Amino acid sequence: MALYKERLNALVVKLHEINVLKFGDYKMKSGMHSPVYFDLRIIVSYPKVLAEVSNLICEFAKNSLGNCDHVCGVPYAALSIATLVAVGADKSMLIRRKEAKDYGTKRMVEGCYNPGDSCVIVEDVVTSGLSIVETVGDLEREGLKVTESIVVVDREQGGTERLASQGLKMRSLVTLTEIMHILHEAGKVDKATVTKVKTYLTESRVPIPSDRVPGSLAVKQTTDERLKMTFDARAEKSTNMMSARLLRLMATKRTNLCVAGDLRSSAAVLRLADAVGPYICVFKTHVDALDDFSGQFGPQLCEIAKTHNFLIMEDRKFGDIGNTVSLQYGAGNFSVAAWADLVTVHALPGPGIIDGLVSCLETHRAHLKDRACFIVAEMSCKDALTTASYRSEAMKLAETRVDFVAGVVSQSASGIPSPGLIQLTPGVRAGVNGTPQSDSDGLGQQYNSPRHVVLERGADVAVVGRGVTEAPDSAEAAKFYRDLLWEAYLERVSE
Ligand SMILES: O=C(O)c1cc(=O)[nH]c(=O)n1[C@@H]1O[C@H](COP(=O)(O)O)[C@@H](O)[C@H]1O
Repeated sequence: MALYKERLNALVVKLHEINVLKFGDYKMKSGMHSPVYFDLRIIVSYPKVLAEVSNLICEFAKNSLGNCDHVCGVPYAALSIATLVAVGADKSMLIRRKEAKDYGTKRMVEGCYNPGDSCVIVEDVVTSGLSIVETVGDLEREGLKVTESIVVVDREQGGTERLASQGLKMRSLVTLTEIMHILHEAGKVDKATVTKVKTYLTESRVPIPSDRVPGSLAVKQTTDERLKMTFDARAEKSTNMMSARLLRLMATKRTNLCVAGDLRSSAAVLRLADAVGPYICVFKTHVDALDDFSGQFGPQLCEIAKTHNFLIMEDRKFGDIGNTVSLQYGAGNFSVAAWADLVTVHALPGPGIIDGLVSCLETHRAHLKDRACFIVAEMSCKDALTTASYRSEAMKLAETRVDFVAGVVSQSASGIPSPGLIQLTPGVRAGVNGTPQSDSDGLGQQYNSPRHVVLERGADVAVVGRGVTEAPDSAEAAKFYRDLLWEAYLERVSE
């Protein structure tokens, strides 16, 4: 049998011959023009070529494929390749849908799998890396761990750097530069074409924001470092005063539990806060869900918070332009800025939303150093639109606005840029033995166990709502969750 390298060279020549690989003037998905284009969709019409691409992937990625549970293909071009790779490697296959179905299961990932299973992604061509980032996001939301992405062609236009910057491993069978070299050696393209492609590559590199380069190692190290550090040590590294205060409070009070007091009456919420107070670091409210909110609510909750030493988070999820959120935060019936230590904020409007909140606080000078927000980077509910790329932009916003951002609401650990930022993870519920009682609530919420969110998903603070509010004894339930979560945290930092 010919050597791998010879087979790869022959394959590249064949791909050129059957017009998978074309030279000319092509408009790309990004709108940019390119002198070279790959159309791997047509290889389904060439069974021998399809088989050879898949065989070479199986050989090239033998170890990763051998050690994973599933191979995931992405529509359309890579599906046929991934199918043969899965068969060749004797692994089960998953398909990441392009869009969720609006009927039936509504799943983004088709196939049989269990949370925690590992998976190798197979793609045809990588340009900016965004499609792979999104695929990883969808797989991770299903609880799958992506160990590596294998692509046929790397166009060398920033994909490797983008993926590396998010701690994702990617390897390609062949790069565009190698392809040009092979084709030139085989007398299939002239020097002028090689030069044209080379110039194009130099000029068209998809820019990666400077904060993400050199990439993976920086981010991965931050993640690993954060997960291994104690809350006390992280408080020292924190440049946000409220994040430092919360981290110290957690360390002193020995709790990483936040209870969500999602009830309809003010008296019930206040009673709950008083009952769970000894076991929590944060009490979270949705005051716009109260039937009887009055100006007394904030000061009364603050008194209880002082007695039991916890912080108050109003989960308002601000999401408008700076001027509007500035009004919503400081004024109106709720006057949130007057009593809530922390608020949640969507990243969608960009930095203007933080400016709006800060400008509101500047008119309440006394509160400025005692207030902060958590940016909602990723949501717990099924089919949430917080894709991996949205999440990474939200992280960037968090990192650049540590003046007012104490943490992020996120379902996973990767890419949180600094150990000072606190990861708040909702969607936590446990049965009597600590494993999830049910993995959903029928309205899209997705639940994980306390241990899982701390040890596998990187939660610093875990949010439990109905797990406590629907328990016969809320204080007992809070103690139960506090113990499980704190134990998992101790295990995490001692590993
Ligand atoms: O920002 C949040 O707290 C939040 C974000 C998210 O992605 N998912 C999520 O469930 N939440 C909140 O966390 C709480 C979860 O409540 P339970 O599902 O009853 O535990 C609710 O108050 C939600 O509003």
